[in-house]
This record gives sequence, structure tokens and C-alpha cells, in this order.
Amino acid sequence: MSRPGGVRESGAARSGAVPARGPAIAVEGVSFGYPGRNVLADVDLRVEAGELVALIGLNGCGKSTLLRLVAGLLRPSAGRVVLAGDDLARLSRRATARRVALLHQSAPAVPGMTVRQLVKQGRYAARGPLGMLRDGDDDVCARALGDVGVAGWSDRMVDSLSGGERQRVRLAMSLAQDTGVLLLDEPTTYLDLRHQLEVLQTVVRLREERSLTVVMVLHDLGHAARFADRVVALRGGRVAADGPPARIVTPELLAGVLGVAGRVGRDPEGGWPVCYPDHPLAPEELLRNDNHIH
Ligand SMILES: Nc1ncnc2c1ncn2[C@@H]1O[C@H](COP(=O)(O)OP(=O)(O)OP(=O)(O)O)[C@@H](O)[C@H]1O
Repeated sequence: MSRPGGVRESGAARSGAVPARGPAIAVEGVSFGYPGRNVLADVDLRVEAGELVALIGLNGCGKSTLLRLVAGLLRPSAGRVVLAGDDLARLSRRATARRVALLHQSAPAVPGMTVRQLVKQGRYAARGPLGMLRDGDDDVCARALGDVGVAGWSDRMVDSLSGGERQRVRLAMSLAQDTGVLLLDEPTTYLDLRHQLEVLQTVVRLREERSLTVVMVLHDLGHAARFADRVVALRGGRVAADGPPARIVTPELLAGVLGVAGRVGRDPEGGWPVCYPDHPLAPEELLRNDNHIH
């Protein structure tokens, strides 16, 4: 599904490198667990080229794990991930990195590194460990810094940045990978409200301008409801709800997926759902809400 504005060309089609066949991302019957801990069970998810999907769910429900599976950093124990018609299991790490960029939830700052050097790592990721940087990579990096509004920061030291500043630079690093699919794991972490909105609006704008397919983990259901085409809710290792915000962001979703009692209204101007969380549900109420989400 896409917002009004019509069908979008996939990032792969845009670059001309990979013809789009099927959805940009298809997660088909994927299960995954870490030793002693099953996390995802038989998850199905299709993301069409150009869609912006918000992934929500409680801490530890498997959101980051799902993104890592889609980025090819983990292999499913059952099922498969297919990118524009190609089974991820058959793509090399390098080929995958040309198609999918993942902004991790957090990463340790490497001492002594400038912003320019960090953002250039996005180019190395796109080229693989032995890939040489090429002419034009500097332009891609400069554009990525401009995209997140920090064009003048190239020579700043990464370890001197605040958490929020570093987060924006890390987003630039993911953009510098110049992929058609962008996976963002809590891109607004550490950001003040103003910069949260700036980053989310940047993601929306770049999605439009570059026909990106975006899946982002968000803890703020209000942001998910406002900015995403679709909200996908994980619970108990499965997809518990999946649909456009206007349909699925309801008090039942708040209770059944996020374990919070609350109300949902509508933004008087934009029309998107607005959440009014009230209180966390007690464990026995959580169980009672099991059957009320769709
Ligand atoms: N490398 C790992 N080894 C073992 N267990 C792990 C590993 N990474 C994650 N887990 C466990 O897998 C489960 C899912 O973790 P994941 O990070 O995917 O959750 P999440 O939904 O992204 O959580 P959060 O909202 O807190 O970021 C959690 O119980 C976590 O403790």
C-alpha cells in the first residue's frame, strides 16, 4: 500500500541494478531463536516497494531480531526472507549490503573518528570489506550529512557528539549506503522532540524523493500512527496486528500489544490517530486482552 501519490518505483528499480520482482521485502514463515530462547515463530510480512512501515511491540518481543533477519545479519531457523524476488540466503553479504541498510539501535562510539570517517563506513558496507572507496563516494557522504541537516559536521569528532547528534550522524551513515531498503531500529532514540520530528520527516521526505522502502522500529505509537503507511505489531513472536494506522491503532491495540490502557482519538487537522495512554495493565489484564487484537 502507498500513500496518495501513486505507485513508487522501488529503490532497486531506481538504481537499475536489480529489477523489482515481487514485494521489496517478503518474510515468509520465518522462525528464529537464540540459544535457549525462541524469539520469532512463523512470521509472515510483506512490504511493498516504497512503503513506510512502523514496527511496534514491547521490549524484547523480537523487533530488532526481525530487522537483523531482513538485513541478512541473522539466518532464519525456518522460512525465508526474499528481497525483490531474491532469496536472501542466496545473496552474498556484499550484495545484501547494496540493497539493505540497517541503522542499529545503538553502537559504541569508536574513539578518534571524525563524522566524515564514520559516514564513509556506509560506503564500505555497500562495497563489502575489501571494497575500495570510489570517486563519488565523497559526494554521497556529503549528501547524506546534508539530508540529516548536519552538512557542516564532517570534521567533528564522533565521540564529542551528544547522543542525539550521534544518532543523526549514524542515520547519515545508513543513508550513505544508498540502498533501496532502509531498516531503522529506533531512529529517534536520544533525540529531543524537535529532532525526533525532524528525523521522521526526513525519512518521509527521502522515502518520497528516492522511492525508498522503509521499515522502522518505533516505541512511540503516536509517531507510528502519524508517519507510517502501515503499522505492524509484534507480540509473542508473531505478527499480532498489521494494517493502516487509521484502522489498527485502537485502544485494543494499546492494551493487547503494548500492555497499556488508554484512549485513541484523531488529530483534528491531520486526521491520524492520537494515543492517550493512561496506565500499564496488570499482568492478569494483559492475559485478558490476548484475544482482542486483530
Ligand atoms: N544476541 C543475543 N543472544 C541471546 N538472546 C538475545 C540476543 N539478542 C536478543 N536476544 C533476546 O531476544 C529477545 C528479542 O530481542 P530483540 O532485541 O529482538 O527485541 P526488541 O523487540 O527489539 O526489544 P527492544 O524494544 O527492547 O529493543 C529478547 O528476549 C532478547 O533478550
